[in-house]
Amino acid sequence: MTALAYRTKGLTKVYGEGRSAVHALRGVDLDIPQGEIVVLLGPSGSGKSTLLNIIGGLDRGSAGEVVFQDQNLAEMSDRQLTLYRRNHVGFVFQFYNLMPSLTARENVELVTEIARDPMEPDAALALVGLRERVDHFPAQLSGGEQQRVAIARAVAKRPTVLFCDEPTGALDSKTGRAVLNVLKDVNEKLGATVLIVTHAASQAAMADRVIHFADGAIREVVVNTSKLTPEEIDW
Ligand SMILES: Nc1ncnc2c1ncn2[C@@H]1O[C@H](COP(=O)(O)OP(=O)(O)OP(=O)(O)O)[C@@H](O)[C@H]1O
Repeated sequence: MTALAYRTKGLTKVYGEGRSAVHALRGVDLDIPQGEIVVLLGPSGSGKSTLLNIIGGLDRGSAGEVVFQDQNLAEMSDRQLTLYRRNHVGFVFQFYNLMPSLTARENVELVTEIARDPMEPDAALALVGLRERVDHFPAQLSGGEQQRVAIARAVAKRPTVLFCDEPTGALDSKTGRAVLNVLKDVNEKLGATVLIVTHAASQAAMADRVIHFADGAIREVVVNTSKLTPEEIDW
Protein backbone atom coordinates (compact mmCIF):
# COMPACT_ATOMS: atom_id res chain seq x y z
CA MET A 1 0.00 0.00 0.00
CA THR A 2 1.18 3.53 -0.78
CA ALA A 3 2.25 5.58 2.23
CA LEU A 4 0.03 8.48 3.13
CA ALA A 5 1.27 12.06 3.05
CA TYR A 6 -1.75 13.18 5.07
CA ARG A 7 -4.75 11.80 6.86
CA THR A 8 -7.38 14.15 8.26
CA LYS A 9 -10.11 13.01 10.64
CA GLY A 10 -13.10 15.15 11.52
CA LEU A 11 -11.23 18.31 10.57
CA THR A 12 -13.35 21.31 11.44
CA LYS A 13 -12.76 25.02 11.12
CA VAL A 14 -15.02 27.73 12.48
CA TYR A 15 -14.09 31.37 11.95
CA GLY A 16 -15.55 33.80 14.50
CA GLU A 17 -18.22 32.87 17.01
CA GLY A 18 -21.86 33.22 17.90
CA ARG A 19 -24.18 34.43 15.19
CA SER A 20 -21.31 35.58 12.98
CA ALA A 21 -19.57 32.17 13.06
CA VAL A 22 -18.56 30.77 9.66
CA HIS A 23 -18.27 26.98 9.43
CA ALA A 24 -15.56 26.71 6.79
CA LEU A 25 -14.77 22.99 7.31
CA ARG A 26 -17.40 20.62 8.62
CA GLY A 27 -15.62 17.41 9.59
CA VAL A 28 -13.28 16.55 6.72
CA ASP A 29 -11.95 12.96 6.53
CA LEU A 30 -9.32 12.77 3.82
CA ASP A 31 -6.40 10.52 2.84
CA ILE A 32 -3.71 11.92 0.55
CA PRO A 33 -1.20 9.33 -0.65
CA GLN A 34 2.43 10.39 -0.86
CA GLY A 35 3.79 11.26 -4.28
CA GLU A 36 0.46 12.00 -5.97
CA ILE A 37 -0.78 15.05 -7.82
CA VAL A 38 -4.06 15.94 -6.13
CA VAL A 39 -6.48 18.56 -7.49
CA LEU A 40 -9.00 20.13 -5.13
CA LEU A 41 -12.09 21.55 -6.88
CA GLY A 42 -15.07 23.39 -5.47
CA PRO A 43 -17.09 26.59 -5.62
CA SER A 44 -15.87 29.86 -4.17
CA GLY A 45 -16.18 29.87 -0.38
CA SER A 46 -16.41 26.07 -0.09
CA GLY A 47 -13.35 25.87 2.19
CA LYS A 48 -10.55 24.83 -0.19
CA SER A 49 -8.03 27.47 0.90
CA THR A 50 -8.93 26.88 4.52
CA LEU A 51 -8.10 23.18 4.14
CA LEU A 52 -4.86 23.97 2.31
CA ASN A 53 -3.80 26.47 4.97
CA ILE A 54 -4.42 24.02 7.81
CA ILE A 55 -2.65 21.03 6.30
CA GLY A 56 0.13 23.39 5.18
CA GLY A 57 0.60 24.51 8.79
CA LEU A 58 -0.29 28.17 8.13
CA ASP A 59 -3.40 27.96 10.32
CA ARG A 60 -4.93 25.57 12.84
CA GLY A 61 -8.22 23.71 12.75
CA SER A 62 -10.86 24.24 15.43
CA ALA A 63 -11.22 20.47 15.99
CA GLY A 64 -10.13 17.17 14.48
CA GLU A 65 -6.81 15.72 13.39
CA VAL A 66 -4.31 16.34 10.61
CA VAL A 67 -1.71 13.59 10.59
CA PHE A 68 1.49 14.08 8.58
CA GLN A 69 3.99 11.21 8.77
CA ASP A 70 2.58 10.03 12.13
CA GLN A 71 2.58 13.52 13.63
CA ASN A 72 -0.67 15.29 14.46
CA LEU A 73 -0.25 18.92 13.40
CA ALA A 74 -3.04 19.86 15.82
CA GLU A 75 -0.81 18.81 18.74
CA MET A 76 2.31 20.66 17.59
CA SER A 77 3.58 23.76 19.36
CA ASP A 78 3.92 26.92 17.27
CA ARG A 79 7.67 26.25 17.06
CA GLN A 80 7.13 22.68 15.83
CA LEU A 81 4.64 23.93 13.26
CA THR A 82 7.18 26.49 12.02
CA LEU A 83 9.78 23.74 11.61
CA TYR A 84 7.24 21.52 9.83
CA ARG A 85 6.56 24.33 7.33
CA ARG A 86 10.22 25.18 6.93
CA ASN A 87 11.41 21.61 6.39
CA HIS A 88 8.55 19.98 4.52
CA VAL A 89 6.20 22.42 2.85
CA GLY A 90 6.44 24.58 -0.26
CA PHE A 91 3.73 27.11 -1.15
CA VAL A 92 2.79 28.61 -4.50
CA PHE A 93 0.04 31.24 -4.64
CA GLN A 94 -1.90 32.90 -7.46
CA PHE A 95 0.05 36.14 -7.07
CA TYR A 96 3.66 35.23 -6.95
CA ASN A 97 4.68 37.20 -3.83
CA LEU A 98 8.22 37.80 -5.06
CA MET A 99 10.40 40.52 -3.53
CA PRO A 100 10.56 43.17 -6.29
CA SER A 101 13.98 44.48 -5.23
CA LEU A 102 15.63 41.05 -5.44
CA THR A 103 16.66 39.09 -8.54
CA ALA A 104 15.22 35.66 -9.33
CA ARG A 105 18.27 34.01 -7.73
CA GLU A 106 18.06 36.22 -4.62
CA ASN A 107 14.36 35.47 -4.24
CA VAL A 108 15.17 31.75 -4.19
CA GLU A 109 18.10 32.33 -1.80
CA LEU A 110 15.68 33.74 0.77
CA VAL A 111 14.52 30.16 1.25
CA THR A 112 17.71 28.20 0.63
CA GLU A 113 19.56 30.17 3.30
CA ILE A 114 17.31 28.75 6.04
CA ALA A 115 16.54 25.29 4.63
CA ARG A 116 18.12 22.05 5.94
CA ASP A 117 19.22 20.44 2.68
CA PRO A 118 18.46 22.92 -0.08
CA MET A 119 19.17 22.75 -3.80
CA GLU A 120 21.45 25.37 -5.28
CA PRO A 121 19.25 28.35 -6.24
CA ASP A 122 20.48 28.14 -9.84
CA ALA A 123 19.61 24.43 -9.99
CA ALA A 124 16.07 25.17 -8.76
CA LEU A 125 15.72 27.91 -11.38
CA ALA A 126 17.08 25.55 -14.07
CA LEU A 127 14.45 22.98 -13.04
CA VAL A 128 11.71 25.48 -13.88
CA GLY A 129 13.40 26.48 -17.15
CA LEU A 130 14.83 29.83 -16.02
CA ARG A 131 18.54 29.13 -16.26
CA GLU A 132 18.97 32.24 -18.43
CA ARG A 133 16.94 34.51 -16.16
CA VAL A 134 18.60 34.14 -12.75
CA ASP A 135 19.83 37.75 -12.61
CA HIS A 136 16.55 39.30 -13.73
CA PHE A 137 14.28 41.23 -11.39
CA PRO A 138 10.56 40.30 -11.16
CA ALA A 139 9.58 43.40 -13.19
CA GLN A 140 11.76 42.11 -16.05
CA LEU A 141 9.92 38.77 -16.15
CA SER A 142 6.54 37.75 -17.61
CA GLY A 143 3.74 36.54 -15.33
CA GLY A 144 4.48 32.90 -16.12
CA GLU A 145 8.20 33.40 -15.53
CA GLN A 146 7.48 35.09 -12.21
CA GLN A 147 5.29 32.14 -11.22
CA ARG A 148 8.12 29.80 -12.18
CA VAL A 149 10.48 31.76 -9.89
CA ALA A 150 7.89 31.31 -7.14
CA ILE A 151 7.82 27.56 -7.85
CA ALA A 152 11.65 27.42 -7.85
CA ARG A 153 11.61 29.18 -4.48
CA ALA A 154 9.07 26.68 -3.15
CA VAL A 155 10.89 23.58 -4.43
CA ALA A 156 14.48 24.65 -3.63
CA LYS A 157 14.10 23.34 -0.09
CA ARG A 158 13.16 19.90 -1.55
CA PRO A 159 9.72 19.95 0.08
CA THR A 160 7.84 16.77 0.87
CA VAL A 161 4.66 18.51 -0.27
CA LEU A 162 3.94 21.45 -2.53
CA PHE A 163 0.70 23.37 -1.97
CA CYS A 164 -0.50 25.45 -4.89
CA ASP A 165 -3.48 27.79 -4.46
CA GLU A 166 -4.78 28.84 -7.92
CA PRO A 167 -1.25 28.68 -9.40
CA THR A 168 -2.47 29.46 -12.92
CA GLY A 169 -5.29 31.84 -11.92
CA ALA A 170 -3.52 34.89 -13.33
CA LEU A 171 -2.08 33.23 -16.45
CA ASP A 172 -3.15 32.70 -20.07
CA SER A 173 -3.47 29.17 -21.42
CA LYS A 174 0.02 28.85 -22.90
CA THR A 175 1.78 30.17 -19.82
CA GLY A 176 -0.58 28.30 -17.51
CA ARG A 177 0.21 25.02 -19.25
CA ALA A 178 3.95 25.71 -18.91
CA VAL A 179 3.47 26.25 -15.18
CA LEU A 180 1.45 23.02 -14.84
CA ASN A 181 4.24 21.19 -16.67
CA VAL A 182 6.71 22.49 -14.11
CA LEU A 183 4.48 21.20 -11.29
CA LYS A 184 4.30 17.81 -13.02
CA ASP A 185 8.12 17.79 -13.28
CA VAL A 186 8.49 18.63 -9.62
CA ASN A 187 6.20 15.73 -8.78
CA GLU A 188 8.05 13.30 -11.05
CA LYS A 189 11.66 14.41 -10.50
CA LEU A 190 11.60 15.33 -6.80
CA GLY A 191 8.82 12.95 -5.75
CA ALA A 192 6.94 15.75 -3.99
CA THR A 193 3.23 15.33 -3.33
CA VAL A 194 1.54 18.22 -5.17
CA LEU A 195 -1.81 19.59 -4.04
CA ILE A 196 -3.42 22.08 -6.41
CA VAL A 197 -6.48 24.16 -5.56
CA THR A 198 -8.18 25.49 -8.68
CA HIS A 199 -11.43 26.75 -10.17
CA ALA A 200 -10.41 25.27 -13.50
CA ALA A 201 -12.21 21.91 -13.53
CA SER A 202 -10.37 20.80 -16.68
CA GLN A 203 -7.08 20.70 -14.74
CA ALA A 204 -8.47 17.71 -12.83
CA ALA A 205 -7.53 15.58 -15.85
CA MET A 206 -3.80 15.83 -15.00
CA ALA A 207 -4.29 14.68 -11.40
CA ASP A 208 -3.93 11.24 -9.85
CA ARG A 209 -6.79 12.11 -7.49
CA VAL A 210 -9.53 14.74 -7.65
CA ILE A 211 -11.29 15.94 -4.53
CA HIS A 212 -14.64 17.66 -5.05
CA PHE A 213 -15.40 20.02 -2.23
CA ALA A 214 -18.68 21.80 -1.41
CA ASP A 215 -19.88 23.69 1.64
CA GLY A 216 -16.94 22.72 3.85
CA ALA A 217 -17.09 19.01 3.11
CA ILE A 218 -15.86 16.43 0.61
CA ARG A 219 -18.56 15.47 -1.88
CA GLU A 220 -16.58 13.03 -3.98
CA VAL A 221 -13.07 11.70 -4.50
CA VAL A 222 -12.22 10.50 -8.01
CA VAL A 223 -9.08 8.48 -8.76
CA ASN A 224 -7.97 8.95 -12.37
CA THR A 225 -6.94 5.75 -14.06
CA SER A 226 -5.46 7.64 -16.98
CA LYS A 227 -4.09 11.16 -16.84
CA LEU A 228 -3.73 13.87 -19.47
CA THR A 229 -0.63 15.99 -19.90
CA PRO A 230 -0.95 19.76 -19.39
CA GLU A 231 -0.81 20.15 -23.21
CA GLU A 232 -3.79 17.85 -23.64
CA ILE A 233 -6.20 19.49 -21.21
CA ASP A 234 -8.81 22.03 -22.28
CA TRP A 235 -8.34 25.55 -21.00
N1 LIG B 1 -10.03 34.62 8.13
C1 LIG B 1 -11.32 34.40 7.95
N2 LIG B 1 -12.24 34.91 8.79
C2 LIG B 1 -13.56 34.67 8.63
N3 LIG B 1 -14.08 33.92 7.64
C3 LIG B 1 -13.22 33.38 6.77
C4 LIG B 1 -11.81 33.60 6.87
N4 LIG B 1 -11.19 32.93 5.85
C5 LIG B 1 -12.18 32.34 5.15
N5 LIG B 1 -13.40 32.61 5.70
C6 LIG B 1 -14.70 32.08 5.23
O1 LIG B 1 -14.64 30.67 5.24
C7 LIG B 1 -15.31 30.12 4.10
C8 LIG B 1 -14.33 29.27 3.28
O2 LIG B 1 -13.37 30.14 2.69
P1 LIG B 1 -12.15 29.61 1.78
O3 LIG B 1 -11.31 30.78 1.45
O4 LIG B 1 -11.53 28.45 2.44
O5 LIG B 1 -12.96 29.10 0.49
P2 LIG B 1 -12.39 28.73 -0.95
O6 LIG B 1 -13.13 27.49 -1.35
O7 LIG B 1 -10.91 28.68 -0.92
O8 LIG B 1 -12.90 29.96 -1.81
P3 LIG B 1 -12.23 30.64 -3.12
O9 LIG B 1 -12.32 29.60 -4.20
O10 LIG B 1 -13.13 31.82 -3.38
O11 LIG B 1 -10.83 31.03 -2.77
C9 LIG B 1 -15.87 31.32 3.35
O12 LIG B 1 -17.21 31.50 3.74
C10 LIG B 1 -15.01 32.48 3.81
O13 LIG B 1 -15.73 33.70 3.76
